[in-house]
Amino acid sequence: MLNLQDKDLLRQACLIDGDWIGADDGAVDDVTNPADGSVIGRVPRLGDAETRRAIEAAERAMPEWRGKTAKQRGLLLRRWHDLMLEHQEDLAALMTAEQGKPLDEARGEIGFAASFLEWFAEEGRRTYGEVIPSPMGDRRMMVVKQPVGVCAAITPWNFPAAMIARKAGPALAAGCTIVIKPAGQTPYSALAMGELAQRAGIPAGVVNVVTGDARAIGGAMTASPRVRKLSFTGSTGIGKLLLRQCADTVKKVSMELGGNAPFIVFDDADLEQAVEGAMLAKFRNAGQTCVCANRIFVQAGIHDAFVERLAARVAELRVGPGHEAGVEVGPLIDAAAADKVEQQLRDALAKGGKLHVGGERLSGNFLSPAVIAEATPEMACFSEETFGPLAPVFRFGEEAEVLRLANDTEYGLAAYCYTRDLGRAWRMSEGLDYGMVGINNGHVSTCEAPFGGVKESGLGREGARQGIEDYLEIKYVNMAI
Ligand SMILES: NC(=O)c1ccc[n+]([C@@H]2O[C@H](COP(=O)([O-])OP(=O)(O)OC[C@H]3O[C@@H](n4cnc5c(N)ncnc54)[C@H](O)[C@@H]3O)[C@@H](O)[C@H]2O)c1
Ligand SMILES: O=C[C@H](O)CS(=O)(=O)O
Repeated sequence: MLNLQDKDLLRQACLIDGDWIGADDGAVDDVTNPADGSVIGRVPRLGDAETRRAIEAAERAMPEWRGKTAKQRGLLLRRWHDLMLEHQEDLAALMTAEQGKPLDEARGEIGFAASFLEWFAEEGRRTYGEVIPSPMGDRRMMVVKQPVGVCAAITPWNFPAAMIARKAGPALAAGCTIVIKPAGQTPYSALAMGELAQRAGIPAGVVNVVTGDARAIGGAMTASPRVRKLSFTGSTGIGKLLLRQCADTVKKVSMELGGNAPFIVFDDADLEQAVEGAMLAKFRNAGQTCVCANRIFVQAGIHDAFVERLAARVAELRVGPGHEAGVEVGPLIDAAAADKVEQQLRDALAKGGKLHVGGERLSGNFLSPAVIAEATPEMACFSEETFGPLAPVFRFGEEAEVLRLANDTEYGLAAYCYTRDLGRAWRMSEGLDYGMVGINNGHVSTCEAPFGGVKESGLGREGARQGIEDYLEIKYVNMAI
């Protein structure tokens, strides 16, 4: 049972125009705990009509919000950041209850989410324009940046707070207002963030949070000409659908989509460093991150030692409900997710893979983290995103071979490479066809860096100085004097 210090953070209503509302027809959806299937609570099942009202509220709030100075908006974002940290324990408890991740990871995500609000509170004050030297004596030419307008955000369940802050932070800093649709599995983190935005003094209508019928809500967001930008984080399939739906109103779009990260270990790598990097890159959030090591490539000379050491470390991982102290791997989000990982495991074994540890379906949505050696490109785990605690290890010979294998995917989000050869580190970071590359480290995400992918892993970047550009329009002014 949830035992929050601040009970008002558990919001079982949607936030539209500063009011907490239910669905017009009173419909609700259960929210369940993936660790035991228990019902945590309910949230409204909103649809097209309510979403249109949220968009209209965001449009009404635009003039006042964009009329504030960047510094004024920044102070309010900073206050929102401060409140998230003040309530970190409650927000983490909510997240672990609805998403399943261990409490320590949930606490970390709240800090990670808040960092985007802090970062963009300042970046909003640096949306510089420019003056262009005029070719005509009686003209002056300048470029200014203005907020794109009403934004819509659709976010996934695996990082229920950070994926919202990574969008709402730059949107609000730029002077935009926003309507947020969280994943149906994890609405409470989003609704609690909405509550804290209100407490921070962010005016009604600037931040709106709607839960319910994803297809209907997304349809209203993408069809409305009032919505000038859609930012989506989720699977590539849904991203493509939303891209098509946005075409009719020519919206700006940001897409943070699926991944299939290669994790490459050369003979000259530091073995312990590579194993610990693989543990972090593979098993964070029970393997349910878009940047998880999906394929682990190990050069022949270090392969057996690496597999033995990795399997030993994986065997030590403590699996259990996220609220229990010491748990390192929680449940998968639902039975379908666990089934998918089991299917990939069975496929790999049927095609010659050798199981070194784990792979048992413990109970419900729990799987024991697994290491499979002798993996091959014919296996499903080579071409499909696993999104679970399964580590397939592929043996390779030469640098050119592993680069070809690593790039043999439609995805291009994150890649990792372990080597102590400086030239090889440069060649791999340049040759890997991915938006982000970790060299001798298994975790690259931070608010100061541009997060995003190439190919079918997405469009645009989130975080860093680049992250606010997608929420701004450039205006060129030519003035006769
Ligand atoms: N690139 C990134 O930053 C990033 C981050 C997290 C997750 N992901 C990807 O997301 C996937 C897992 O998350 P998921 O299962 O929530 O993805 P998903 O695509 O199933 O759902 C993402 C969001 O889209 C909504 N949605 C689903 N169908 C919709 C529709 N027809 N119209 C409008 N909205 C719709 C869902 O309710 C949810 O809010 C993985 O592929 C993972 O790689 C990518
Ligand atoms: O899964 C999606 C997240 O963006 C991963 S990270 O926490 O940003 O590395």
